[in-house]
Amino acid sequence: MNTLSSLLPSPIYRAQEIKLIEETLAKQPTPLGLMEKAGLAAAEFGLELFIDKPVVLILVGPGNNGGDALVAARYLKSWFYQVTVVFTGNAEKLPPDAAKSLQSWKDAGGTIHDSIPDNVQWDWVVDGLFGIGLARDLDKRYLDLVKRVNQMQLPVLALDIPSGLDSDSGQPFRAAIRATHTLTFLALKPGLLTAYGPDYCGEIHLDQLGIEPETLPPSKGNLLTQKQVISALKPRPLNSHKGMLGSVGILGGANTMTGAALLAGRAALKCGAGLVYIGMLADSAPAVDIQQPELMLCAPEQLLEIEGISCLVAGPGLGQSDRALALLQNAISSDLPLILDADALNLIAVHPDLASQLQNRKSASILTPHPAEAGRLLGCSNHEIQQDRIGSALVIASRQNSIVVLKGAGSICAFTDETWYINPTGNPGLSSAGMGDVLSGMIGALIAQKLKPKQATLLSVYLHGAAADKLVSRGFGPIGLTASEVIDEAKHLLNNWVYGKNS
Ligand SMILES: NC(=O)C1=CN([C@@H]2O[C@H](COP(=O)(O)OP(=O)(O)OC[C@H]3O[C@@H](n4cnc5c(N)ncnc54)[C@H](OP(=O)(O)O)[C@@H]3O)[C@@H](O)[C@H]2O)[C@@H](O)CC1
Ligand SMILES: [K+]
Repeated sequence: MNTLSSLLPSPIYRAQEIKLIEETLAKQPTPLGLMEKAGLAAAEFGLELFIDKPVVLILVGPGNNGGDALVAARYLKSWFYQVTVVFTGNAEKLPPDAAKSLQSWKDAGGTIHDSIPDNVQWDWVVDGLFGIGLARDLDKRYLDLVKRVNQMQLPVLALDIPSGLDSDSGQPFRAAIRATHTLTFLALKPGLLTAYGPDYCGEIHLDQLGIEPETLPPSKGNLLTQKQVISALKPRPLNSHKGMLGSVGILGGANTMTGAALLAGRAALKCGAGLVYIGMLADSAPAVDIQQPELMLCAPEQLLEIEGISCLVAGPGLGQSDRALALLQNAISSDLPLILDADALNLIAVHPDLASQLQNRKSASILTPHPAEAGRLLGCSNHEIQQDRIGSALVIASRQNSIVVLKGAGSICAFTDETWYINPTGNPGLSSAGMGDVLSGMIGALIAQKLKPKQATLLSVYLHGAAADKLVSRGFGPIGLTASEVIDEAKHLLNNWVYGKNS
């Protein structure tokens, strides 16, 4: 069994793909069927977590997730746990494996309750109501069970996925079990990792049920891991000079939003770009950043004329004026790698000519929308984006011929070859002003330092979240975490990853 943080680059499959894998595996003769393995793994994990908590409530649903729970119940009973099994479904309609598990439970002397008994104090709960087969809103019977468990405020071990959560989207079907631990089987599912998934799953553990990961079919989706993202980093040659480290140009900073461009610039500088230029649109734009005088400030039109810029970031505090539009047009028609955020995305959403210009770019474009910006790009609501974060990011990537980072819990990085990644780092401290500006500056810095656009994007997304996590672990958030703090911590982490220094 692996915890999420210990996983190597790990495939993520949607429910339909998991079902196909299960069907293939079911045809292969093994001494112990998958459900027996899943139930045993759950019972063993329960034993590890709750060895001194003998009274357990086990909720059994109408499908194979319920079958897993019945197997776990049988093992836990044999290890002298006091087990109460609640099954409100129709035994006649159980799928064959789950029906067998029910019979084995009864053969072992187990009994079934059709509702949660009153006046019993349980130590912990096993949630085996629904797994990847849930595809519609919970009806009242199950809704009541879920709410009742959530009110108990006990440790809850969810099997495969917390019941009520959509395993593809991470959205609850009206309600979902709030688990403290989720033991997922065979492989990761996106719903555990994005949208509301992290809120409902608690600690995520994976049990591959003895199936070697190499034997699973190739997946388009993967979990982003530190090992993978830092493989792109190398120490600098000793004979290093700033020209080798590239230069980033930032377009933005209209009236009242100069800070956004400065944050992007500082992030680019502190993530290692050799030179950083900022072209600000504000009427009374500062001539120098007093706190960071290394940044070179100029008029935005002048920025686009500078020779030798390696990479452009357009959007932080750009605004939507005619001047902003003209500058964005010029940026898109340049042949430089281009990161687009915030108002650059909003302008593209309302100017189809810009969108088609973007589609036809020869060099890399990286779009970093939050769900509302993604909704504007696709002409739909924020809610619709959140219902299918992966699908939405992939559609934008394909339509705009771009790399897309759909921000929010479990950020999605989507590519035009239809591959996608979910980022596990980050926390609610990142929901504050300027964090997006910092991310765009980081990507710019890494592209300027010659990382491939894909590597630069994946590394930046992971680093941005990891820096926030590190700060929170030291008590600097999530409340009041600032974008400036994230920049400094990201610098420390990058140095640590490249040079192995504890900073
Ligand atoms: N297959 C295997 O080899 C292995 C599977 N494994 C385990 O099986 C899980 C998947 O099992 P599953 O496909 O049976 O789906 P599951 O999540 O139990 O629920 C489906 C049931 O719920 C019902 N239902 C749906 N919505 C409902 C609603 N709103 N309100 C009420 N009922 C509703 C639905 O009814 P129907 O829609 O058919 O009317 C159906 O009866 C997987 O997550 C893993 O835990 C592991 O053991 C490894 C081996
Ligand atoms: K479950």
